[in-house]
Amino acid sequence: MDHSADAQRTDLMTITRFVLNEQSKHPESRGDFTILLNHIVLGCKFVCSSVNKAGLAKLIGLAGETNIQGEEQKKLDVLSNEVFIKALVSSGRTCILVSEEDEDAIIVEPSKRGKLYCVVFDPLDGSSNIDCGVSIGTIFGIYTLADVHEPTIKDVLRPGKKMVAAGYCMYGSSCTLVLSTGAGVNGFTLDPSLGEFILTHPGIKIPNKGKIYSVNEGNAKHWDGPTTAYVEKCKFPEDGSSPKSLRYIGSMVADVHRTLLYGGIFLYPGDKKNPNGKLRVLYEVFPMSFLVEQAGGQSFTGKERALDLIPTKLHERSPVFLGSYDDVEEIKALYAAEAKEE
Ligand SMILES: O=P(O)(O)OC[C@H]1O[C@](O)(COP(=O)(O)O)[C@@H](O)[C@@H]1O
Ligand SMILES: [Mg+2]
Ligand SMILES: [Mg+2]
Repeated sequence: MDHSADAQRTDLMTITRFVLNEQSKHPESRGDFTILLNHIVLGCKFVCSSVNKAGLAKLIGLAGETNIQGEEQKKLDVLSNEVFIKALVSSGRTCILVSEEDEDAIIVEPSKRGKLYCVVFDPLDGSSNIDCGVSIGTIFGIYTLADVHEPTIKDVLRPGKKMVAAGYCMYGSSCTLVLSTGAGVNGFTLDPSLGEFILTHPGIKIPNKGKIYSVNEGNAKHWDGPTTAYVEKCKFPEDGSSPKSLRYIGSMVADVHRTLLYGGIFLYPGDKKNPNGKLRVLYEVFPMSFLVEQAGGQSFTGKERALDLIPTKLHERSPVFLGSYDDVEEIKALYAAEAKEE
């Protein structure tokens, strides 16, 4: 075992230490981003603790249930939204927030002048899975406020490639926070007894090709030609390779987490009923595409690189195909061939 000082520093590292190390690479930094991230981490710990107790809701009066005193409790997604808004506002470093749960953007009165950030987030992703205890999560993306001006929604209607950081926290068999500040992807697991996120997945790299495809096949009847052809190839490959396995949880956070670690492809295509698919550009497609690209994979909308898309409204949706580089390359070729025929 390597006991050098460097190895020891990376052997056991909290997320706070990790972010401070990143900060020290930017001598001009005054710590505003570090403070913001600490508050996001706080929000994740808070939601994690509520999610862990969700199954006991009826007994002890938690989110989404009427407790034994007959009092209505807030639903977990509403509670998570409130927790994140409070955590982000009290960081003093945010100027505009966009949440899946709020129709309008929240303009925040900053507590100080200085570097401010715009945060887009899905406070609880995969909420249909809450009641059966399946993995759910929080997704976030961060833009800097371009220059000193009063923030407007134009500050968040920017392509995903302009984000400075993105991440998600998965509330699963363990609580895992995956983060990219634009220099690779790192994963941290919460030790609940310590209350600390510890670096457990340094430098996540997505395999170039995977053995899994992940899609809601119940929508197959409405799919377009390229998606249908691609999924057919996954099941009946013509090049002699083994068919891919299908895994679909129905929580984007969990499906993308598995795709990042094991490789393969996650698809939420547009179809005849919903031409733009289901997933929201700002706080689902962009952060996940940012992470996948930072891990060496690709993300595609059926027309273009997902991070190039310029959203025109806050809750816009887009089809998305993301994951291992070579797997996404295949579906890109099918869409390119279709575009040529038209
Ligand atoms: O049930 P479907 O149509 O397969 O959709 C699953 C997708 O919907 C979502 O649950 C949407 O997220 P929310 O729970 O935040 O609305 C994604 O997490 C998931 O990928
Ligand atoms: Mg969601
Ligand atoms: Mg949600």
